[in-house]
Amino acid sequence: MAQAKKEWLLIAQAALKKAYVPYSHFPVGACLITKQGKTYQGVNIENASFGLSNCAERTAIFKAISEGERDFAHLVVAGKTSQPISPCGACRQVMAEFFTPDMPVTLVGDKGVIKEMTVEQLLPYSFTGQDL
Ligand SMILES: O=c1ccn([C@H]2C[C@H](O)[C@@H](CO)O2)c(=O)[nH]1
Ligand SMILES: [Zn+2]
Repeated sequence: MAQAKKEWLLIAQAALKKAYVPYSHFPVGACLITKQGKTYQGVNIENASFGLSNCAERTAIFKAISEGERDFAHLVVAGKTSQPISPCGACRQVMAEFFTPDMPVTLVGDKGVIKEMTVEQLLPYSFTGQDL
C-alpha cells in the first residue's frame, strides 16, 4: 500500500477514540483528503435524541466544506467491524453531493480487510443537483 494511504488509514483509525458514542458504543472514524493533500478527521457524534446523531463521514465532509474546501481526492472510513464498514444511506447521498462519481472511498474494519469502492458504486443512479 502506498505510504500516503497508510497514513490516511492511521488518521481514520486514530479518530475512533474521539467518537462520541455513549448510546451505540459503535465508534467510526473518517479521514477526508483534499486534492491538495490536506486531511480532515471525522467521528460519529451521537445525541440523546438518537436521530440527531451525525456519522463520521458527514462530520469530516462538513468540517472540510465549512473551511471552504471543495476539491476532494479520497475518503477513508474506519470501523471496529469485522468486515469493512458500510456507510449509511445519508452519508452516501452527501458523498454524491460533494464528490465526483469516480472518487475512491476506502472502507476498513478491524481485521485488516480493506474494501475499495467509488462514490458511484456506493450510490448508483444517485439524485444530484443536475436532476433538479
Ligand atoms: O458508516 C457509518 C455507519 C454508522 N455510523 C454511526 C452512526 C451511529 O453513531 C453509529 C451506529 O449506527 O455508527 C457512522 O458514523 N458511519
Ligand atoms: Zn452515515
